[in-house]
Amino acid sequence: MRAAGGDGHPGPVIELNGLTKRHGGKVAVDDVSFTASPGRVTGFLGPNGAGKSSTLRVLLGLDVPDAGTALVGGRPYRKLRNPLRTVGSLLDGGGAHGSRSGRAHLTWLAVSNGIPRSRVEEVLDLVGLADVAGRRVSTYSLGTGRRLGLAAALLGDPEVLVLDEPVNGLDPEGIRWIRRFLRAYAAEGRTVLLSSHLMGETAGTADDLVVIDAGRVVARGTVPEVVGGHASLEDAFFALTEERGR
Ligand SMILES: Nc1ncnc2c1ncn2[C@@H]1O[C@H](COP(=O)(O)OP(=O)(O)OP(=O)(O)O)[C@@H](O)[C@H]1O
Repeated sequence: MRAAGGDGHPGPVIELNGLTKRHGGKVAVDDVSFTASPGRVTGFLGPNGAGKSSTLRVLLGLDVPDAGTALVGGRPYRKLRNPLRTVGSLLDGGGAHGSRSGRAHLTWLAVSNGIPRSRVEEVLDLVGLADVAGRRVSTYSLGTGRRLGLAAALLGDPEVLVLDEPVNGLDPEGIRWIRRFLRAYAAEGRTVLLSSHLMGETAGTADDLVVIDAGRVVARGTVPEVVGGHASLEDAFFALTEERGR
């Protein structure tokens, strides 16, 4: 893979400032601010219903915020000149049609987004799917399907990856593979933001953490900073949420 930006410059920063999102009358995301930096894996951590997906959907231009901004390299997603070449994303596991082969799915995505077909074989190699790319997606295991989703996110050779719960449900080998992949991606100077409710897994993958609970950021910093004096990230998380009176 080439260095981010193609010229050795670091990839774009993700910057959220005062982001608020309501669903009906309920505040799902409450004044959330954080940055995710190039060359680092940032874990966006919190329990089910904490507001992670709602935040990422606004970041990816799928929802409109009620207040605040979510920028990639200084622009909202919808104003990016070349969104797929800037930000690759994986939400809800991928979403390929089961009767198609993995290769056909990626080819359709590439062609409909003006990406050369030759890139399909490159991303299949990157995620280790070349051998099964001719099989129907309906025959794929969860881990293989997740790799296909990641391959789709990589089609535009993006400088930023945003992944919602990428390791959820995977076996230890699948988790290890994704972890290594994301670490290598960030090591090239790219920006990786992944959400998870799995504290141990995220502590082992991320450089930086943003911990969210009930829509609000309760901690931010490097993994050691957030863990602080606690025995584990899990202990730190429960101490943080109890401090807030839960
Ligand atoms: N489209 C929607 N309409 C109404 N409420 C919603 C909608 N999407 C999310 N919510 C609510 O907003 C809150 C935050 O949900 P969100 O999915 O963002 O959290 P999450 O941290 O991603 O959790 P999970 O991992 O369970 O999806 C929850 O109370 C959820 O029920």
